[in-house]
Amino acid sequence: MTVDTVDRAVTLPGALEFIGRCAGYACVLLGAAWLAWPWSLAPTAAVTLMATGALIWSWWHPASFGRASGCLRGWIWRRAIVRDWETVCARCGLAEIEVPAVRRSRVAFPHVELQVRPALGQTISDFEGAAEAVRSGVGASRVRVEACGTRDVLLTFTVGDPLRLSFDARPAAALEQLDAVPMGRREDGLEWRLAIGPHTLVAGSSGSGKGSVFWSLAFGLAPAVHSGRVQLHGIDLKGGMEVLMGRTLFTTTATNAAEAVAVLELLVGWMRERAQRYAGQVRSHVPSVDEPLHVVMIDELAALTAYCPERDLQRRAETAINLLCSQGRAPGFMVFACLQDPRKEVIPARGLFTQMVGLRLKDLSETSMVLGETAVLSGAHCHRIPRDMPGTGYVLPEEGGHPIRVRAGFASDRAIREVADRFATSAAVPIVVPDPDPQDRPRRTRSSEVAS
Ligand SMILES: Nc1ncnc2c1ncn2[C@@H]1O[C@H](COP(=O)(O)OP(=O)(O)OP(=O)(O)O)[C@@H](O)[C@H]1O
Repeated sequence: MTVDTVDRAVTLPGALEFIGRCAGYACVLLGAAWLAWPWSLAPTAAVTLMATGALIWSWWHPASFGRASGCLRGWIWRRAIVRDWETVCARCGLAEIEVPAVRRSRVAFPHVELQVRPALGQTISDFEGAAEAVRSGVGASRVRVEACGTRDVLLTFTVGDPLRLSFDARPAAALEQLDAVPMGRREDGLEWRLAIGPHTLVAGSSGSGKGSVFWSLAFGLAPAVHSGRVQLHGIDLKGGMEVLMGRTLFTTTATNAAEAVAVLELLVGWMRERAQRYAGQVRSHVPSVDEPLHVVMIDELAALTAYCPERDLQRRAETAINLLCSQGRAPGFMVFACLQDPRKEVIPARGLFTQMVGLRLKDLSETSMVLGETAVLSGAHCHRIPRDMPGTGYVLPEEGGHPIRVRAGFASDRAIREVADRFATSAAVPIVVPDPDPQDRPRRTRSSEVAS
């Protein structure tokens, strides 16, 4: 599904939205035609018509408008960068021998790529050293420096920011394939989709917008929850403030450590039972109403794995999470967890999470812990995400390549309640926490025993 369909799915009835978009296109085209024949009618009227069209278009369909206007903005940026290249090199210490020649330039908004040939005696390290000065000289928000072929250097400038404005999270239209779920937007204008299957860890400081990533996944899976192909299990040890807001989406919920362990151990039991049934019959699970995909959604994982005062519950929770993460994928069990502090002491099983989302993090070392050093060198700068852009982060594409900057939609309390009402699950299972086994209780010694 594309961004277009996500937008259409929720803002307005499809036909109305289509008419609005066509009106926008029509005004822009009419205005352009008008400008091309200025002798026939006043250019002012043409400009006004085009501006009106652009306004209508951006209002009714911001995603496609952003893509179209991005081409124009990228072209303007490329011209400016190439025009100022000599001056920037001279000021940033890259023109001491001679100005590195621009061999090729390309726009893939919001990126502008410059392939340059270093002067004799220059190396890629010179460009890496001057990168920050060149970035600010050009006016880009980020720059990535990498080798291109045997001699050239590729500079990728990020200009403008299509993720700057926040947008609302929306439930997906019915999902045919449950392999990836729409979560929000990518900076290249495409839809951000999270692969379903790999266990996912979302790391972000307090206030970085983990809640919006959490609910974007729940919204994305909501139609499949309603149809019974997916069952969500919500664990929220912050008193249930997040999960209980959308209670009816979840098959089970846990708001304290004992309930969390009960949910996790129940799931481990289901996972083992399913794996035994599949043994020798099925190698990979396909979600269906009879055999749903189970997604365990944990808000603040550290409350379970590091800050839980009851040691026994913490140990059991860790064991269950490790089992689900290491054996759950094939029989259809997925763990999705959010946490603030990504250190190994806090989350010993970090390596079992194979899909990472890095939101705003405290420093470079935290970013490296979450996404890896290579991703940091390729431009994943979670520690530089501004505070006023919650829900923004970096992900590594499954197919490999450079990290992608993404933003999840904002899920208001009202939207969560509406989605939970509309897509309620019919498979709710109450969680009963068993009383502690009497044999596990410390035994009181009878006075007669002492006497003997
Ligand atoms: N995608 C978004 N767009 C705009 N605002 C957002 C978005 N996501 C979150 N916010 C706002 O940012 C603030 C922090 O968000 P949120 O509570 O989700 O952060 P958090 O990472 O879960 O923090 P904590 O770990 O402290 O609970 C909230 O006020 C919320 O309204």
